Amino acid sequence: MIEVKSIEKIYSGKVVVNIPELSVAAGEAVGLVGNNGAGKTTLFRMVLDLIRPSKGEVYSKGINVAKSEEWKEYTGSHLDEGFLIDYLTAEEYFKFIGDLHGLSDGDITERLLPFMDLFNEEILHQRKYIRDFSKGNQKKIGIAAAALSNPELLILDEPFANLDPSSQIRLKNLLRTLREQKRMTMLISSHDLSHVIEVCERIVILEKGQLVQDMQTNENTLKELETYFTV
Ligand SMILES: Nc1ncnc2c1ncn2[C@@H]1O[C@H](COP(=O)(O)OP(=O)(O)OP(=O)(O)O)[C@@H](O)[C@H]1O
Repeated sequence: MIEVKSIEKIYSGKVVVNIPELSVAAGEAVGLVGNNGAGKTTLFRMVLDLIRPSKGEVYSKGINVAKSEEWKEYTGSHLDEGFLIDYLTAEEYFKFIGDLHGLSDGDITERLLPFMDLFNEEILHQRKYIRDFSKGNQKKIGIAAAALSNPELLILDEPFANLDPSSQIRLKNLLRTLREQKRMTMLISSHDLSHVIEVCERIVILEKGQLVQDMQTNENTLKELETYFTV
């Protein structure tokens, strides 16, 4: 589904991402972990063609994302609140995203149903603009909008950040369901090691822009990651 080939991103002469090769198969859920500044967001931005690599390419279903629009049809993403439109209500934003994908109002309502627990009656029918929601609730709106089109590929940057504990658990279960029922391919970065290993079958560790470990999750993964990150 995704192939990263010899990519490098350089800012002010400093290499912030340098990944010779990374492949993500269709249906695979990959968690990206790494300390602050490791390059996770920069990698996602290159996968989504929001920034161009200094060197190398990213391919989605075999097509260079920088040279095609096709991947936008089957890719949903939420990296940060910059993806939202502040002067819309949550309903208006879902309609805006739904229209892009040719969804009817009925489709949108139906596809938001699995999010109702996560929304906790604080998102819909609030008569307020996205800019006036809390950071956590803005994140919930962004994640739901990213998943609205039932994308084949879902890319989320730190989806658990800013969420309260109940919401984190609800989101974790929701992502697992999306993965299992829709066979969504997922790329998820997170500082929450326990949640990310419960959602993802594979964990990639980035350190100073380099891919230093690539492992399948099993019952020992949390311990291994905690040991890795204990300095
Ligand atoms: N636009 C930019 N200009 C200059 N340097 C940048 C820019 N964007 C990112 N960087 C640098 O690239 C490096 C990787 O940043 P990035 O945000 O990708 O890391 P991250 O792993 O997502 O970190 P965090 O966990 O803190 O969100 C950092 O050193 C950062 O300062």
